[in-house]
Amino acid sequence: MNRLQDYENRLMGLIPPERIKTADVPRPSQEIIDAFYEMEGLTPTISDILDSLGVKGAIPASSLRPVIPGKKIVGPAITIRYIPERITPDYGFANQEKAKLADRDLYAIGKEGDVPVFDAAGLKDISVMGGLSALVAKKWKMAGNIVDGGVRDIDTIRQLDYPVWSSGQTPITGKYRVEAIEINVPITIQGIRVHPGDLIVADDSGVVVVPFEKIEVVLEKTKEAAEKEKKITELIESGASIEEMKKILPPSKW
Ligand SMILES: O=C([O-])CC(=O)C(=O)O
Ligand SMILES: [Mg+2]
Repeated sequence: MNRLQDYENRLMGLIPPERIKTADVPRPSQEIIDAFYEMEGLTPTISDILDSLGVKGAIPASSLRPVIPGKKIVGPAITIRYIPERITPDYGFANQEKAKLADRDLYAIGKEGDVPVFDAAGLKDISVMGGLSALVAKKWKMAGNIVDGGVRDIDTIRQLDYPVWSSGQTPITGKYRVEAIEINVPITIQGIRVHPGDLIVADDSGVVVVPFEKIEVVLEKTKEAAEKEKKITELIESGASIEEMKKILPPSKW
């Protein structure tokens, strides 16, 4: 059910309301989110666990690069899908057409700690968000953005200290070049499927997408793996013998 009236005072009418599929996104508990945040080396460990569960969900940082290195985010996805505009930017500017970027309406239906995820049709040289967008996202307490597309105002995003991962950095606006077609529907980023409510974890190694129904099992396995990794690290640091290390090192590690 769509309960958009709850968000009326924040929606800017950037996208027709019927294209906002839902505002009711499933979300994991804060305890679960906090438990992930407490651990180190998150995306590599979760990537291994997704492999072991037969789930495709990892995207390397070489494809979705952090705008600010050293950031880590964990939170449920809210999604937006873009397609290319038919008109040319010249026509759009000359005729003062309505711009069809709808990032702020996506944040408007988000909750504190959500991760806005953008499917921009692989158009990495065209911006679907910039500094103003990051300012609004930060004000409304989004955790950070994942953009399979271009972003701009890189200096402002860094000054705001708002975490963003993207497939492109560009000065070229998406205004009159792309159109927001749907909000909170399943989308694709770098060939990986994302549903609203899936858990997004991102750090310097990349981005992982944990399907909503697998979040708890992935948390348990991530905790176990982190414990093992800690033991292995201690063993190596204490000068363990090759024989001892051979017993625990990968691929049998997990
Ligand atoms: O027009 C754009 O690409 C978006 C933009 O600059 C901003 O959000 O500040
Ligand atoms: Mg801007």
